Amino acid sequence: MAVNGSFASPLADARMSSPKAGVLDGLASTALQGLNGWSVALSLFLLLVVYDQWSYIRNKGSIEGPLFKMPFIGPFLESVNPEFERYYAKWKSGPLSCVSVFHKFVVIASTRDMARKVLNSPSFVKPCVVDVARKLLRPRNWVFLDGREHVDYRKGLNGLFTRQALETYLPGQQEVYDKYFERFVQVTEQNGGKQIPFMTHFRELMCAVSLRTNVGHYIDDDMVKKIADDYYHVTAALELVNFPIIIPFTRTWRGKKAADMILNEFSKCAAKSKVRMAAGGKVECIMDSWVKSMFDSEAYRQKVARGEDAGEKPAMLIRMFSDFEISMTIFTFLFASQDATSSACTWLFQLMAQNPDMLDRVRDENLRLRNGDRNARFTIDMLENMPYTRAIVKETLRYRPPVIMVPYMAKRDFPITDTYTAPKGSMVIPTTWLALHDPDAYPNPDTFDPERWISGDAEAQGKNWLVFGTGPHYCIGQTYAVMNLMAMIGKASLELDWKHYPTPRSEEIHVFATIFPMDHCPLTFNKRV
Ligand code: HEM
Repeated sequence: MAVNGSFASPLADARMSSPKAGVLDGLASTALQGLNGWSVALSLFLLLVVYDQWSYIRNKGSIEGPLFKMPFIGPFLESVNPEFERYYAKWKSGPLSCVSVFHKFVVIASTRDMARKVLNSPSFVKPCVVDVARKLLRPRNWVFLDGREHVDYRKGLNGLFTRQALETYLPGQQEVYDKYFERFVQVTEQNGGKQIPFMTHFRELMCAVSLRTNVGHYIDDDMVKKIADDYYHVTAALELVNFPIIIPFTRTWRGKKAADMILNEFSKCAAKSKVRMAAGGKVECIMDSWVKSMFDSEAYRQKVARGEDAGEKPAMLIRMFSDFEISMTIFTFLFASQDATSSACTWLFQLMAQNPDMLDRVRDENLRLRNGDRNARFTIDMLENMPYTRAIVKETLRYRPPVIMVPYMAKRDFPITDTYTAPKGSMVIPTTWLALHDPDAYPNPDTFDPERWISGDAEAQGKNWLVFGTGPHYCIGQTYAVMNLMAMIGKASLELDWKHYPTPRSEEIHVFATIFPMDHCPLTFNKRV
């Protein structure tokens, strides 16, 4: 046997070598004897667990939430595969409730009034999207600006969503719908006339429409397809709570790679748009519209500087932005719209297939506005005069709101109620579902009833209409989003027949950044004759 074959510590050896040691010495050495590396680590760990629980309970205060949290990670594993029912149970548990995941304390504001309070308190909170979004969109992106800076930047973008601007984007959108509607029919044919889940096809369609609207023809169809495919990784990276660092080959890593690729492409588009707009080209997309107003502003400024008659002052004087700045901002439009519009599009097709009488009314309205010519192109006038199609879109957005949570961050201690203050640094998440399913505002809220927007008083329930948020960060693309969905479903009603194949999971909700039918919407499409 080896001489030093025991695990006795040097301290133990010391005690044995000192038989005359006193009682105190004995006690001290017994205590010290336990102080090997493992026990120090264990004690530290226990201290941290206690601290973690203590700080959770202190932050939780009087609001709803589990009494104890799973040490450190909290319900992280649940948030990897979020279930709608769990979220719903949380919202129903109280107007304010909480969880703590890793280092993040999260306050959930569920009711209409709590959600509105958060969204309308810019001096206490700012949007934080989700943690990883900052890495994907880049920390210097305008959506992370706060206060005056945010207001000023946003003013410069408002011109991109006026009636006049939206009109210039319509031809590009028609072109995309023409192509994809044909493709939907082909997909069904290639599948032997059998149904397949269409959610991913709708996501691609919405991405293609977004890209055409945002960057026109500066990217070709192959790149549209590549971005639509890769964008999936961006969405997948957007879980509510992520691991704090980006680890290679994880979802967040793939999302970041996809985001970098898209930002790079959009920078190239910005350079092309500058060349085309400088040469007096026609505005065809959001990027052109913005670049043109940069040039108009610059021309005005130079004339004023030279003392010349500068003519009419542009509605908004903006500075020149670099290609990458333009790219970052355009990426926010794609980012903000892609998941939300894909969700709305999927539910819209499903709901219309389930309600053929409603679809007939959409078709009649659209045909009438086209004077009976179903191939007539949609125009802005038409889209402004479709009360029934509008009601269908608004009811879809109410019944299945794409954005169910809007994460904000407390910039300082935020007294949400008289009895509860969300601590500085916590995530504060207003939710939209309960406001949009409030039976006082929308009787029989779980029934899809577009009529409430025509003969009912749904339109008067502005306080509950949180589909696009409220306050200084309300959705800048909301008019465009509603109009685009109306244009899509109106055109589809005239050119396509589609059938839904319900499954037991068709009405269940799959949370994937936004919400989708759990079975991803099995459909077949045929050309309408
Ligand atoms: C059905 C489709 C859409 C839904 C449901 C939706 C919903 C929302 C919501 C809930 C917010 C947060 C508002 C808040 O914090 O109060 C938001 C913000 C935003 N949305 Fe949308 N959105 C949609 C489509 C779009 C589209 C098509 C665009 C772009 C063209 C867009 C651009 C934005 C931007 C840039 C913001 C951030 C605004 C800011 O921070 O000032 N959204 N949207």
